[in-house]
Amino acid sequence: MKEKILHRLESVTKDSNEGSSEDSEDSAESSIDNDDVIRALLQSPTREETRSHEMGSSDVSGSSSDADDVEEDNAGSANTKKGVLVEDEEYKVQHATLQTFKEYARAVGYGWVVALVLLDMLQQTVERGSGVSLTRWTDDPQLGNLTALPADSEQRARLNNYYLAVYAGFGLIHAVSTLVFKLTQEMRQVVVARVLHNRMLSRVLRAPMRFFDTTPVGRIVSRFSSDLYIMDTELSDTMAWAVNSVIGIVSKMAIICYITPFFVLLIFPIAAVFYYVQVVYVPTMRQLERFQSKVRSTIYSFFSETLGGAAVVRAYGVQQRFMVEFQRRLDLSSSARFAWACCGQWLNVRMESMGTVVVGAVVVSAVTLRDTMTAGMVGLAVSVALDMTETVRHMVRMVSWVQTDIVSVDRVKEYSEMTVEADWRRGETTPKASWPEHGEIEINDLALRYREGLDLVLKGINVHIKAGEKVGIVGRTGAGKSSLTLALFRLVEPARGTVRIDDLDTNDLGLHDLRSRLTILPQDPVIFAGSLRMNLDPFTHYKDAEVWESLKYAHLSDFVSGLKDQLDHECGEGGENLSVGQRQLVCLARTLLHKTRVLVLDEATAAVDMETDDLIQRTIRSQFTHCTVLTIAHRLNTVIDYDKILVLDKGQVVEFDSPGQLMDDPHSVFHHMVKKAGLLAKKPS
Ligand SMILES: Nc1ncnc2c1ncn2[C@@H]1O[C@H](COP(=O)(O)OP(=O)(O)OP(=O)(O)O)[C@@H](O)[C@H]1O
Repeated sequence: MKEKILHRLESVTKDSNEGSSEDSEDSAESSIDNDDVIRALLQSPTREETRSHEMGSSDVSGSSSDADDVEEDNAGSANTKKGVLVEDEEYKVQHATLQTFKEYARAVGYGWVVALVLLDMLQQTVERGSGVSLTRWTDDPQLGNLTALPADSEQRARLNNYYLAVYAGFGLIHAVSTLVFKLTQEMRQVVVARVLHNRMLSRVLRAPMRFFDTTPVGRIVSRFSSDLYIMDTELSDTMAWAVNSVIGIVSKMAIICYITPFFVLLIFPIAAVFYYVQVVYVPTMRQLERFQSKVRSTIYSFFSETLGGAAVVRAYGVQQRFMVEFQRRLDLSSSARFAWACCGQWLNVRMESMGTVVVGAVVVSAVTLRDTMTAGMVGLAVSVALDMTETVRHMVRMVSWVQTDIVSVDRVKEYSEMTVEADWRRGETTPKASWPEHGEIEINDLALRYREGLDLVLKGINVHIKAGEKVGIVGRTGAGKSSLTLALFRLVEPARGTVRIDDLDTNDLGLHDLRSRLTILPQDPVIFAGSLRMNLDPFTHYKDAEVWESLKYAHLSDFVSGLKDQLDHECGEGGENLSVGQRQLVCLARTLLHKTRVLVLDEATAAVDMETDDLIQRTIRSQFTHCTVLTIAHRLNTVIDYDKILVLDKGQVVEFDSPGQLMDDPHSVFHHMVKKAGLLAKKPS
């Protein structure tokens, strides 16, 4: 057990080192100002002390001031909600409540929880029982002196065997119950972690875009890594230890009270001291652990930033300044560590004192009752009392760890219960396999906002795009061009209005049905780590010949055939071993392979050179002749010969006509844009 605790202590430190869960991500989100941390360090005990006074006995961890924190936080965020993109989750999910324990117990299964507690009680009873059996053995008058039963008598041997068998019986039951307990606990632990993981994963994969807008990736990764790790490996152990120590203390008290009844009088004062220690130590320690890892994570972020910018640091000759700053952060971390160690010592002193009082009380009672107590009983009472201190200390630590670890359940639960996007499929409105056959798009009064409380970014768009038309979407930055394409794919649900494609209202369709029938070539080419073939045809729907054909049209076949592994060429993470232009061409090949009637190009060529841009545009013109193409253009020359130009401004349509017509009108916005770009001479005939 001690080894486990030591291991746990190390892992607490290690977790912190690794920038555990929220803390590392906190540092990623914003680098923490040292002064803030110092201020927090200085202020936290006061707040926690206040909290400890306010805590009710039945309140396992939630508390009024926790609630205050949350309320304060909510009030704060409500005030600034509109302007805040990433919400602070610090206090929202930092303290567990009784509800969290219930949630965890529900995931484990109430029946299993009861079974585990009963098994634990059995273990403790057996442990105490074996102690009592030893007492009986040593106190047996027939064995106590050789005059009662001679050393070599058969009866003495039988009696010894009897006690030995009883002791061995207790040992056996203890071993079996421990084995069953451990097996059950581990099995349930795996099941719970799997259930909670799957629940969370299914929600996160289907989370709406606003979730990803407002949630840093680090936060999501931390829920799937450290929070699940805690549930996978630590939580059930710490809980088992906490329950085990509580039952242990009760059973030890019962034994001591049975042997020395005077001890009953001491139970209440001891309980009061214990309660005091518990409410002061647990929250303080928890907070100090958080601060430690928070401060430590600032060291790591500073260190990695300095490493990353080492060339600049040297170029400006400011190594000394960075070293001083680093040492200052180290000092800060040591201060937090020192406070943490002091807190541990504070507990040790109180526990040792309490232990001394308990042992002293037992010894005094034994002396007082010496006429009625046997030596074996006194021995048992003293040994149990000596053990009590360690058990109580252990319990305090375990309760503290449980309260820290259980927060992970809350965090995972939060993601497991979030709202998800609309249904992926809607049986009653599943479109025909050939939909959209023509690619006619009718947008009526389309309004869109990214999140509740934000302003509309599209304000009543009305556009009718005929089948097969090539439409260039232009407008100033922030005009709503990308938002319009997101609305087509329902990545953001419209606030009002409809988009009809070939007479089907896209709002009625399942999201998967809708998105799989449209194609988008985004600005940032998305390449996954894996083979080129996997990137082109992830679901292996197409034959090699078709894949090669798409590569040919994407002007990539020469490049790919020159590769050693050809289609099996490893693309590396994010396509790191391909140039940006090549990545964009791979995406184009993917689009060509999965050709649909409606194609959206969202500034697809913004990051490539003119030559690649030209290649892509030529391919689009030749290969998507019968498709409806919507192109968000940053270079006007790419759309100047399109059928129509849609000019957006502040979320509204300001012009929608053929480029020729618009350029003929000297008052049109498009005319001005073209003029500014020096393309007036290129007017299409
Ligand atoms: N994820 C988002 N959350 C909240 N608001 C957003 C989000 N994305 C864009 N906006 C806002 O919506 C408005 C329209 O943005 P959008 O990206 O559609 O413009 P755009 O015309 O495509 O601009 P650009 O040419 O710079 O890409 C802007 O005011 C922008 O601030």
